Amino acid sequence: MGFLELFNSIKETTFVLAITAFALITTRLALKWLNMNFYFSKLKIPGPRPLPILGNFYDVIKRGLPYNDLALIKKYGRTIGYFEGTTPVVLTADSKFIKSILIKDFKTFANRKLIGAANIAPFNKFVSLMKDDEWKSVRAILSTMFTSGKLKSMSKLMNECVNQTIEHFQKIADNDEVFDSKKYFGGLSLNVICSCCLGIGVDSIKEPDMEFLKHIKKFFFDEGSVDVRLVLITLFPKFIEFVAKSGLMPMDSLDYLRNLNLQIIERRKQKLEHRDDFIQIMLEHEEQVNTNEISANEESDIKWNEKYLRKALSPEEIFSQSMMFLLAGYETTANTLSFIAYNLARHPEVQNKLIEEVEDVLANHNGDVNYDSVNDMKYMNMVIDETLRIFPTAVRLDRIASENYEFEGMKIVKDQQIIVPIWAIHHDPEKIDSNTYLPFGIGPRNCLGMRFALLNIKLCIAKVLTRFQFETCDQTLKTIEIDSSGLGRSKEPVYLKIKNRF
Ligand code: HEM
Repeated sequence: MGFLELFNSIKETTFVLAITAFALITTRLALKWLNMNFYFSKLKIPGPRPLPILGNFYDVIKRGLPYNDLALIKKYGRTIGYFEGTTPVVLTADSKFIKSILIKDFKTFANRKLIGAANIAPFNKFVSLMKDDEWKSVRAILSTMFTSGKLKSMSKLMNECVNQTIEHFQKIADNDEVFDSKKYFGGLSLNVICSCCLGIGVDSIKEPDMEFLKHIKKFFFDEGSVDVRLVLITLFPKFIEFVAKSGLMPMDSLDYLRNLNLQIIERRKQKLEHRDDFIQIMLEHEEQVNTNEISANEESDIKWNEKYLRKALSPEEIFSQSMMFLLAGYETTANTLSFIAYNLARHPEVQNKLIEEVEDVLANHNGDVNYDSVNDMKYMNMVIDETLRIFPTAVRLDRIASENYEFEGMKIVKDQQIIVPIWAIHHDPEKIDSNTYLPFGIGPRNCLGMRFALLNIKLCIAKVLTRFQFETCDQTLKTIEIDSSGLGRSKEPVYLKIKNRF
């Protein structure tokens, strides 16, 4: 065979192979799409028709995540089946169904979607990603950090951070400047978590170039918000190993933070330093385990505490939880504070009423803004609750069904992911009730840091209002649009003014 004939024959074979591969892939995609079209109708769950490959993802891109959730509920009813790519997802805003998933039939819905997929430290030991018995044990141990006594001790560390923020606000007020609220409340949120959960006092606004902060920002935050790579890992957990090994994640920063954390733990173990923070509480817990002095935490909603408390966290596990607190607590708290300030600036009558309450309550507490005084502020609770209704900083929560399940004729298959669209439910005012007001979730797997976050928020707002008031300015947004990150954050910066009250 001559060279030309050989070349032509190879060309023909390649062409035939390409056509066959194309036909096979197209047939597979067509079959998959056909299945997707009938998938939810067979399970008696209503929902929109999916597109091939994209599923119903195009609508999320077009409308934005929270707005699409609301549109789905309005069009198809309280429980909907739809596709994220080719993955079937059930979304429910039904109060009764939500109560069953999060509380009544918790045993079937104890875990979240990402579980087991993240194999790399420190993600593999995050309590938020753990499953079943391992989760129960770590959750029980961690909940010892959030009792009234421990929070009271930690409130002193929080107040130190609030005082730093007050100093920054003083300069802004004296110079009559406009400020980016996320920057300053983000700074406070970061300082509080570093101080209370990582054992290091910092002022991230005053000293942004501190080495420790540089590593935190390099690994976790992208221009003041949680890094998009971390969101990708959360959305596509199977990529985590690839992302880590490809150099896309600055693992040197993670190593720096780990070494620092392990050194702090070691120094504490040797009693060279003491702080009323998370690390100290975990080490005290270890001592109690060793001396067999464990007792159930009466304030916890988890009934199995005593049995699961009979273990101590290893230094590596303590480090994992510190990192997770940073991820779970930084953005949520920063955005909530920023939205409270925005709401107060836009509603001066509410701000005045809150200032009145702060002054009245503090008059009975020797002027001290502390754990006890802020807990006496009832109107403060209402302001926070309403802000978290309008701007829930976790847009959705999710669970996985560990077995087949039925709800009012709808069939939920084993391993099905169920999403509760918090933002959408909160913006459907007729339907909101105690099972559907969910800024922190409900049931045994609700937000572990809720009491910590609320204390931090109250201490900050109360102290700020003793000296200043928030005001709008020309750059203040008339309405806030939420982005699609799932972190409930504003698409645009929230600019405000802060004025001296006296
Ligand atoms: C305003 C601030 C915050 C909001 C709105 C918020 C909201 C939430 C929500 C909605 C969940 C999911 C609950 C569920 O699935 O039922 C959650 C989980 C969680 N949050 Fe928060 N959070 C906040 C602050 C914090 C802080 C400061 C920390 C830590 C110090 C924290 C730690 C956690 C953890 C560990 C989980 C997972 C719990 C588990 O799986 O057992 N959160 N949070």
